[in-house]
Amino acid sequence: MRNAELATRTETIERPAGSAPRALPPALRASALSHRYADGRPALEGVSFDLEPGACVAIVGPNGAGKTTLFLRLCGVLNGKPGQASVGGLDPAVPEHRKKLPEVVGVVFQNPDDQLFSPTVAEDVAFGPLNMGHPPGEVRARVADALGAVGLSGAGERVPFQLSGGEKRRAALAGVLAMRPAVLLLDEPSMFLDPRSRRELIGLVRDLPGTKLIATHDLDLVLDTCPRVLVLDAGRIAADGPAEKLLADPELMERHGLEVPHRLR
Ligand SMILES: Nc1ncnc2c1ncn2[C@@H]1O[C@H](COP(=O)(O)OP(=O)(O)OP(=O)(O)O)[C@@H](O)[C@H]1O
Repeated sequence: MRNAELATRTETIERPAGSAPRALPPALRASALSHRYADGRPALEGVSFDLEPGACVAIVGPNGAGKTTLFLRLCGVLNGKPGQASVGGLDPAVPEHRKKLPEVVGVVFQNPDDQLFSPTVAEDVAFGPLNMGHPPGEVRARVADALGAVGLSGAGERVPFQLSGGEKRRAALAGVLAMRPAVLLLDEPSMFLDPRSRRELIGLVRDLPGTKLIATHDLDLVLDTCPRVLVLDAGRIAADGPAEKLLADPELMERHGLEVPHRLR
């Protein structure tokens, strides 16, 4: 990864000498986001939170809490009202903004089969940067960087659907990293990973610049990567605070179908 380039996307606002520091605008804002599916089922109910530029925040909760729905709203796949979102200064509900969103927000969904569709891994990873209009040399550099970052340097010529579950997840992540988005949304990034790959993922997430929102049931991953955690249950934010504090609260965990991780017991 070219960290310096990514970092510039979230850099601080320049201010005139002598003026007071200005608060940075959030990299991501959800304001009273609600969502109902066509069958009337409420999946999000008034979800509001801000992520500061560079923050790494986890979103945890039981199955069906609304984590994936939230991601789909934030990246503009699901449209609708009420509520508003802003990601890297773009509103996913506005068609012109939605077109630019893939350059700003990278989403790695739970199922990598939803994201891998090219004949080879390298072509798949190249798809985003090519679509962004980068010249071939830049695309090749980005593909090599992204495959290296996820530990798949030698797999560029492999056929994506022949990869193992864990390799597919890493290939899908590489495709997103190659676009060097300022905001990353990772849905269950450690699912299917063996212990070594999981440790490598933790290192990668820690090293990645930009703003990260990670939906996961892996509370140890949260402790290793995210200082702040949002607890989502039945489409509502039930708690928002320091991971070490919230995940150590047995009543809170029990109430939302979670368990205090062993290392906090
Ligand atoms: N396409 C859909 N149509 C109708 N209801 C849906 C649809 N997708 C999700 N839901 C419902 O919306 C609610 C939130 O689902 P969502 O997938 O966002 O939860 P989640 O927190 O990601 O769950 P998990 O941890 O199991 O992946 C659930 O009740 C789910 O059944």
